[in-house]
Amino acid sequence: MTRPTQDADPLIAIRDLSVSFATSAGPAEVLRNVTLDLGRGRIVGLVGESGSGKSTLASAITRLLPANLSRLDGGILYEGRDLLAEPEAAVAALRGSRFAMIFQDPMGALNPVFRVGTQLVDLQRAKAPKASRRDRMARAVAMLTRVGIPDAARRIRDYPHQFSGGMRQRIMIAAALLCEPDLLIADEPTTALDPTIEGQIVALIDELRHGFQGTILLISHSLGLVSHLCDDVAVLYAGALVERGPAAAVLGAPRHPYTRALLACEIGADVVRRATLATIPGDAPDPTRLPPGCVFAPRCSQAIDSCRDAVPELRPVDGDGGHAAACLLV
Ligand SMILES: Nc1ncnc2c1ncn2[C@@H]1O[C@H](COP(=O)(O)OP(=O)(O)OP(=O)(O)O)[C@@H](O)[C@H]1O
Repeated sequence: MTRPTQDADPLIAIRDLSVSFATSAGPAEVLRNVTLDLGRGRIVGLVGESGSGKSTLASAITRLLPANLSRLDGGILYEGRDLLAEPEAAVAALRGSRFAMIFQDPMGALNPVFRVGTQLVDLQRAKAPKASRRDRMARAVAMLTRVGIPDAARRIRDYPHQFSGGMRQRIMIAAALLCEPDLLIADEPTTALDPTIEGQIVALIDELRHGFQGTILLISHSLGLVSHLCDDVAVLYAGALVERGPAAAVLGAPRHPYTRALLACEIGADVVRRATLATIPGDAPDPTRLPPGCVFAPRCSQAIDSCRDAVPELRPVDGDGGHAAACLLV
């Protein structure tokens, strides 16, 4: 049985979400029965290996799913509405006003042919339809200054390609904050940056979170980043949520063998400075041919026969603290 909501009134309540895509090898089951709350004002880290379904979860919330979608079941509740049942135009309106996104590659999100200022002025239309262009420009300059763009009043007239990768990511963060969104989705926001710049962007997100009222969904490979920034953590493995709860509990006392293995990789990587990156033996399953029972069982050193019989449900592991794991052995 799935735990009741962690927060009595979460901003977003994902319920039993399943997503499949049509492929030449048959349906790829990319998310299966995912139930997760994104609490108001919280930073929720979504972690898991490449291909575990993190970006697909973000795309389902914003309904930006690819054309070969073949199954979309469950619900994503936001302010009493099920986003999966809303007309496309209604969700598109939310994307422009209530939900904002920051991606790994900011160049992909900024339009190369318009000056940064023009783009930052335009995107405020939904939030401040009556504000003058001059006022919107002033807000944009103030926000660029806040995210650390030097000489913002002048640089706002530049085009995106005139900024470095780190500066472009700062511009994307400014763009997102100008919308004052309820939900900010940051999908691997620092992955494309070199380590020094990455550190600066992490410090910036850390600093800005205090003035930001909304919820942040932070998608990342890096458990270090997630433990530094997040209040809650959700761990995905091959499309299934295997563990979730407060970051301190999930990362401090992980209960699922997969979360433990992920943490061991990260600690190993730190210790040897990535010279010999620790890995989890075996590969994640092909989403068109998922194993029966627990999807992690084929790679789990602790698996017993019954792990292969039925899919384990997320069960509370700490009473009412919100920490839950999907493992028969817990
Ligand atoms: N349009 C699609 N058609 C078929 N399979 C897809 C499609 N989009 C994604 N997938 C598959 O779905 C799975 C989940 O992909 P997704 O991008 O959500 O994972 P991810 O955890 O975000 O990975 P990464 O960290 O590499 O970005 C992968 O196996 C991927 O190959």
